[in-house]
Amino acid sequence: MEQIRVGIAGAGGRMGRTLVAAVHQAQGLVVSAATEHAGSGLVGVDVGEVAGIGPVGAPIRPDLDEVLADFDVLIDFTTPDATMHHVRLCRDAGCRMVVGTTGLGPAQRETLSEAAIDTALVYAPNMSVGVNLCFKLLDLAARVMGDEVDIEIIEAHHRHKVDAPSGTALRMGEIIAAALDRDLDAVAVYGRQGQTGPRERQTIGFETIRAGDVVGEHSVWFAADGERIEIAHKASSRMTFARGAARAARWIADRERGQFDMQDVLGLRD
Ligand SMILES: NC(=O)C1=CN([C@@H]2O[C@H](COP(=O)(O)OP(=O)(O)OC[C@H]3O[C@@H](n4cnc5c(N)ncnc54)[C@H](OP(=O)(O)O)[C@@H]3O)[C@@H](O)[C@H]2O)C=CC1
Ligand SMILES: O=C(O)C1=N[C@H](C(=O)O)C[C@H](O)C1
Repeated sequence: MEQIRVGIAGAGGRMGRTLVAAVHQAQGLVVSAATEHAGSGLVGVDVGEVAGIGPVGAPIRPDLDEVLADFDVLIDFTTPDATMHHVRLCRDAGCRMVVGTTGLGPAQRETLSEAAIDTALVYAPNMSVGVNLCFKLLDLAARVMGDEVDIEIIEAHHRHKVDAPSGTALRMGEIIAAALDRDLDAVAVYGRQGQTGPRERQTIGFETIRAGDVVGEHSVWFAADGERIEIAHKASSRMTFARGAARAARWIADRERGQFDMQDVLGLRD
């Protein structure tokens, strides 16, 4: 069987290094290209050395357009601006993508959707199997209990994380709001301070913690008088996200076009 060639954008980052190791370990995939931003001291260094797995024959390049012919699928966990640049290049070149970058605004999400007219991509704020199972459980819990409970989404991440709430927390909010036929923009409350008044039932609260080296934790409360359901997920290693991304790369490689997420990759779509 022919190997699927995978490019890693932002290969020197926390996720980038983990992705290189995960793709290297995955059957049927090979790390064939890697990028970092142009000013990075890692440009020119073999990406396998950067990831601590020994040389793999792919030096880190300063721009994706130099290596567009060297991969079949790009995995991109970088920044919103970098991802937009990569999406435009991959769309023009017909390369498949797996995008994990969070913090995208509405116009940037629209750019992703438009790229899917010409190429195939997976975009998901969380690639772990456990979180994607939690998404299904949240939909069920909201449908069964949603109108009789107060719903709060609490997330914790490491001190380096630059966007809040996390992409996962926002997706959780979207799933719950859709299940309850609520408009998330109208009902979301991001943190509380001062004279807030009593809680309104329809609101969906988001609480953010940034501290230390927490990999990623999400907990959703469905709180009634007399009982509370908590649906929680704790990631203790970035490898859980990276293995999911490698699985998505294998899944998307032979698709022509369209936007998908991990529910599609994992066969969880209704
Ligand atoms: N979907 C999921 O399952 C997950 C998503 N994420 C998301 O992934 C993203 C990255 O997270 P993390 O790895 O912790 O962040 P890091 O800051 O560690 O990594 C991002 C990397 O991208 C690099 N970069 C910036 N601009 C460019 C560019 N133009 N071309 C190539 N590389 C570039 C950065 O370089 P430099 O630092 O030198 O600027 C950095 O090395 C975040 O949005 C995070 O929320 C994280 C975990 C799981
Ligand atoms: O930045 C991170 O680290 C993570 N980001 C993702 C998010 O914003 O949801 C997923 C994961 O929790 C780790």
